[in-house]
Amino acid sequence: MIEITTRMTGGDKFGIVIAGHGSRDPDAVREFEALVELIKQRAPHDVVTHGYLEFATPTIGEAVTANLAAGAKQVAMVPGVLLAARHAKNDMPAEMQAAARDYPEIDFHFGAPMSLDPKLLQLAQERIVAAEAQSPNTVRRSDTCLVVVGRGTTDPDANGEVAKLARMLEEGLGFGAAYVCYSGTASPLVADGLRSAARLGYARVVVLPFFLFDGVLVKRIYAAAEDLAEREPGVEVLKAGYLGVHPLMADVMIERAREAVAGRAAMNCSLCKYRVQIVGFEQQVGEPQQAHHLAVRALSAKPDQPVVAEPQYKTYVPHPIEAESFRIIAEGRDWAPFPPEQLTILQRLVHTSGDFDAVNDMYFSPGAVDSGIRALLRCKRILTDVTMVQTGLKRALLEELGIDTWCGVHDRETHLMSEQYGITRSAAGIRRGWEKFGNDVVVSIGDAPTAIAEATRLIRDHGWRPQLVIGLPVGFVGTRETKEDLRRCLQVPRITNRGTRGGSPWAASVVNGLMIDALNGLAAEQAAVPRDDVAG
Ligand SMILES: C[C@@]1(CC(=O)O)c2cc3[nH]c(cc4nc(cc5[nH]c(cc(n2)[C@H]1CCC(=O)O)[C@@](C)(CC(=O)O)[C@@H]5CCC(=O)O)C(CC(=O)O)=C4CCC(=O)O)c(CCC(=O)O)c3CC(=O)O
Ligand SMILES: [Co+2]
Repeated sequence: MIEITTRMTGGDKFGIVIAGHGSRDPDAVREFEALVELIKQRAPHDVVTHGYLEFATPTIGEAVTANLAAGAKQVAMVPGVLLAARHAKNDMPAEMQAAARDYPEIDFHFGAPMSLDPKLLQLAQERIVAAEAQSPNTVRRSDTCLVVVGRGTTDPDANGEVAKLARMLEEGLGFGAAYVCYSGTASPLVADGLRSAARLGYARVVVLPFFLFDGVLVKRIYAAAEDLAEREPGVEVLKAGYLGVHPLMADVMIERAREAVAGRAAMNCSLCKYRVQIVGFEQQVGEPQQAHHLAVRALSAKPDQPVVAEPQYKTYVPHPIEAESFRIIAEGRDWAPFPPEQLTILQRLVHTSGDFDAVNDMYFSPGAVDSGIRALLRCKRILTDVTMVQTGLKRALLEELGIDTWCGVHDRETHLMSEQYGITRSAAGIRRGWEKFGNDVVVSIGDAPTAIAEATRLIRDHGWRPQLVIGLPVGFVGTRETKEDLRRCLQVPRITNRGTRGGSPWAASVVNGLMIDALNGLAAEQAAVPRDDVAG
């Protein structure tokens, strides 16, 4: 083996920090450590340490500290994951940024994830041939369907790479077909994918998990393969090994460290959803780089922590000026005629409009408030007609409750639809929301009567059943009529009003009121449960 050394800056010690994913499964951690050992053997002049993003210890921060303690002056952090998705694009760089702030005198570099390296194709080939050799039967490749199982993420570029790998193995090894599925997050999921692959009519199915190590997910994949074998006795199902501990893997990681220092960390940025608008993911361009794994960092080292980190909800505390407004509003008129569950929303509408009479025209279908609260907590998604409504939602509440918002009005596909169908962009945005989210959504419309008209059309003609429709546009053209029509749309819970008053801040206020009641409800529930039960 030719050994490449990396003494880039005159004699300074070079450090490699392998940033692993981590698992609750001790088998996964053992294997990862075996790979780190292999890397140490194959890069004997470098300081190699490792840490984990989630569950296991040491943490990535501890891996950096250990590396520097051993004398490294220049450090390459290499993500120990296969593809560039959330962990390699957000979480691990965030860890490195934190280290770089702690140690300003050290030169840090971030490496690319492994990606579809020729060496990994070779390793996949080895795993496939070994699986085939386990079988007493001789089946031609052309009678075999390869099923590649990827992890699955919300990043279409990473999911797409799994499909590319499957295609390359199909062509390179001569399989009759290749089928792709994912262990979670992306579809098709493993069970559905295996069922579909078995239906293609091939004599044999080879299941290849595109995973680095054993773990919770790999074990689930093999269990699904065994289920398939039982259900489909006519098809031979073979389980190929995951990539696992192997010199080829160690060499790819070392290569990634070298490239990072040389400034050639070859990330495939041309299809990166955070950098350029990718069809269907336009709104994620420039999204802030935020780590989201902090709740499970080093979890296994904290045995007295609950297995699932329980969020602690606190009652909504308004800003003192807001509190003073609401005191005045509460005393400013007789609220006794209104049902108590509507008061948070009604008083917020008075606050938004500056008008005590704003609430006289309001209409709530029976149980609408309760449906809205339950839907926000369960579906955690709000669809709006315009970005003004989205902007009016209280950010802290959205974050605390983990609720996502979506507004398609400025998306390219919305524009294309509006041109092709001859409808407004707001209406097209609602139609896309229906396609994307189905019934698991709360709809809040504050600007466009045409958006209400589209929503009621989808409800009546296409069986759409969003959990709640809030319709409160302002204006004189079609506004009154569409709101009247929404009021009569008995199929769904709804909150609207009579007349011309309303607007985006109104539609946002109703949702804010629901979120405040939802949060206060959770806080009250938690306060009623003794702490011991939560920590279990
Ligand atoms: C079992 C579980 C942990 C648990 O709860 O115990 C677990 C385990 C593991 N994940 C691994 C790898 C990756 N996980 C992701 C992504 C996500 N993984 C998430 C959840 C869970 N992951 C739990 C299962 C929940 C369920 O039932 O579905 C999400 C939802 C939340 C989050 O992680 O924060 C997030 C959604 C994506 C998103 O939002 O986009 C990516 C992609 C990326 O970077 O985004 C990669 C890199 C793939 C690559 O290498 O390319 C490995 C190492 C595998 C290996 O050896 O290769 C293990 C270890 C093991 O299997 O034990
Ligand atoms: Co993860």
